[in-house]
Amino acid sequence: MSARELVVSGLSRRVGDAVLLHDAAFTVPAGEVVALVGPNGAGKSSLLRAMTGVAQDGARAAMGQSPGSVVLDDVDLLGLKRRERARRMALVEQELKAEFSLTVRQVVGLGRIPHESGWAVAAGDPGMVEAAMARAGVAAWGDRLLSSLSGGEQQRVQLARALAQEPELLLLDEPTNHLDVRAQMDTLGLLREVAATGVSVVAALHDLNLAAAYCDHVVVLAGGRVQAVGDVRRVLTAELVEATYGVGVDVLEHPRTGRPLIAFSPGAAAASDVIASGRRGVRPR
Ligand SMILES: Nc1ncnc2c1ncn2[C@@H]1O[C@H](COP(=O)(O)OP(=O)(O)OP(=O)(O)O)[C@@H](O)[C@H]1O
Repeated sequence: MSARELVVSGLSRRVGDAVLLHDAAFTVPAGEVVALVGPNGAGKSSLLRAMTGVAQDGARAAMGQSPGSVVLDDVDLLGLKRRERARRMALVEQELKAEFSLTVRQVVGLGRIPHESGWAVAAGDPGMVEAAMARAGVAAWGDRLLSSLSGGEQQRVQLARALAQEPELLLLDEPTNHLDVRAQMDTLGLLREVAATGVSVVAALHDLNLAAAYCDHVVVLAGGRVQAVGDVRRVLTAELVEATYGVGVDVLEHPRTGRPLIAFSPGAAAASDVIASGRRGVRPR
């Protein structure tokens, strides 16, 4: 039997004349944490949203377009009905929705909606909600309003909500951007634990060293196109980082883990130099 895979293909996103995502495709092992990296505006959020299928539902129907496919364990998740899809995948977005008047427990309870027969939020399985809060380290804040929490604390609540959803595919858009170093490591450690239970996790990350330390595979995006995919040890080279981000780096080997350690040097290869010399984009894998 072949190893489990997450196979993404044919994902595009267009707003008016602007093409935000060009026919994105990649294959990575299922059941691990995969880093999605790339500069600001590369299309990471667009790709994650396209993977949920939600953004395209209306447009696809109107234009008769294919939504692409996100195949996990031989099932195309984008081919499922919305509710079934919501049981199988969760997206933790950067921006919080209008949930500020809810308590933390209620917000986490929202994750159970796809599993409820009606809309009785969180009534169906309080044990699952409490377990998800404990796992994400937010149990002590259960009765507090979401609005009373700091940005980093709110981010952990969103993760708890996604865990309560019990997805097979967990997508996260910069889950560490408000977090201190310890909380970043806790979050990535938790994601690895979640992946170890068989869940496929794809997380957009800005911190390349965090990606290299916690993820085995990486998808590199630039200009709305997938530029490279593969093992972090093979893909995260100095050349790739330089070409993708326009900064000079040295990529060392971590003395304890053997993983890439990206060392930035102030003053090395400014982005304008790279653009001026025409070295945009990265070499294909
Ligand atoms: N509604 C929209 N209309 C036009 N352009 C958009 C729209 N939404 C996003 N874009 C553009 O699409 C590009 C990709 O945006 P996206 O948010 O996917 O990038 P990102 O890689 O997640 O960026 P960041 O790291 O800054 O969060 C950006 O240039 C952005 O300005």
